Amino acid sequence: MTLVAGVDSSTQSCKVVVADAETGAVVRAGQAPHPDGTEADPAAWWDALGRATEAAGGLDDVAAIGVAAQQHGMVCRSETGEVVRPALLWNDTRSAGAAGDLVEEFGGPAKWADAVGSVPVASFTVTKLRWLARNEPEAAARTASVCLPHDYLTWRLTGEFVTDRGDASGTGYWSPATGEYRPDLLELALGRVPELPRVLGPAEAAGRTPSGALVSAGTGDNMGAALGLGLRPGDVAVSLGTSGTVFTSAEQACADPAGDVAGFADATGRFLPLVCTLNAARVLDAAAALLGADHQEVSRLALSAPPGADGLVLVPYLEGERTPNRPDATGSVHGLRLATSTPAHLARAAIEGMLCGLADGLDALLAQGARVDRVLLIGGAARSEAVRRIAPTIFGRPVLVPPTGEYVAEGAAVQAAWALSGAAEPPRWERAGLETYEADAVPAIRERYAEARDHILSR
Ligand SMILES: Nc1ncnc2c1ncn2[C@@H]1O[C@H](COP(=O)(O)OP(=O)(O)O)[C@@H](O)[C@H]1O
Ligand SMILES: O=C(CO)[C@@H](O)[C@H](O)COP(=O)(O)O
Repeated sequence: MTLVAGVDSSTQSCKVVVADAETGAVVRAGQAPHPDGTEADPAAWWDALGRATEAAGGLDDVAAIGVAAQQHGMVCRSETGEVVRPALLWNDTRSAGAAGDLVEEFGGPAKWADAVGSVPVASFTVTKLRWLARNEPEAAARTASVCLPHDYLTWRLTGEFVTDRGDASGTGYWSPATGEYRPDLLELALGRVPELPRVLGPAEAAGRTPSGALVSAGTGDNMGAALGLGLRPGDVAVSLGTSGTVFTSAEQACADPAGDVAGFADATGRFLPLVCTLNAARVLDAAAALLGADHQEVSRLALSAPPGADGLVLVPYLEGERTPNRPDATGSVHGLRLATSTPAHLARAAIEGMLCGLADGLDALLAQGARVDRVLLIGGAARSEAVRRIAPTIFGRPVLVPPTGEYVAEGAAVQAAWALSGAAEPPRWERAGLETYEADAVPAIRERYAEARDHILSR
């Protein structure tokens, strides 16, 4: 049996799966936590990869490896390859002001969407580089090259400085439509153009590990999930990890001047229009902490309250928000009455609030012309029975839940198998066991959420 490995170096942890290259059956898996916070020493990702690999029984018998990782993180390296400062992550909002400045200086949101498929907000690497230039000029001056989290890990594995279309499309200085870097935008942000990783084709290999395993191009974690799910046009994935994301596969590049939809590239040579929120699974972690309960109990409580939680609304901007672009927002609870001051109402409102943010995202995708035949729910919080059962009431359509699995890491393994095979398209591993959750839509929940959404206090 030929084995391939896939890595998901996401915000909260690193996961490794080892799979049969022929069938995709996962034969071993391991994981290790990442440190908390919105900046991170890239060496911590490398350490976690080592520990997750060990937990997965090692990679000595693996023919190829692919690395998918959290998007956008700014990894700055010096002339000698040392990391200049901890990486600013996708959920670090300190560059929100820089984002606003860059949008204005380049001529407005529509010009950005036209140039790079997205209107940069604080998550995008280009805004982090502007923040660095303005706030840490010494670190900026020492920055000889810039790359992303998956590029860093691929470089540690192979010694090659490369990236892929999917992850490059989250920088804000690479165009999915033309497939080229925009050095002018880098210059605008940083004042000069540092070395950038070479952008590999979807099935191209980055290189080999010292022990000889092939390493594929790697990609961003959402692009990895799309590969892992075998996402097709008409499929919309809703991922409930640290971030909430809603995305679909597209044949044409997308450019939303309103900035709600990011016009990313995917890992197959196509495109991945995507909406991202800063607040997903951790909203339920916070609800659990508030209620002194575990996730199972939060789920049980939520299902014991009525749809709409009798008017209790939780606006989940606990980390600020990216879509809508409100980096300084805080979360809020509306509609508290004696009757709604119960753990069950709060648990339900937390789940409904998190899902309403993503339903707004789905609307934004539809407004960009996306087709929705199926909604697939994945990510850590999709393990919650209450989330699965409440989702159709909010999205107004059935929700399909694939068997619990690590779709990002499995997508990275698909990419590894693809690079190994040299085939024209990635392998399609059969996935049995999709569960369908159906419920009547309850439009009043989204209507009340929309009323509450704009009443927020800033930090
Ligand atoms: N049963 C569950 N119900 C709700 N949330 C859960 C459950 N199991 C895990 N989570 C949450 O999912 C998150 C991890 O999801 P994951 O998709 O791995 O995130 P990431 O890829 O961003 O690191 C954690 O915040 C964790 O607490
Ligand atoms: O910024 C985005 C997408 O644009 C996030 O989706 C990150 O890629 C982090 O992903 P998770 O750790 O939540 O999977």
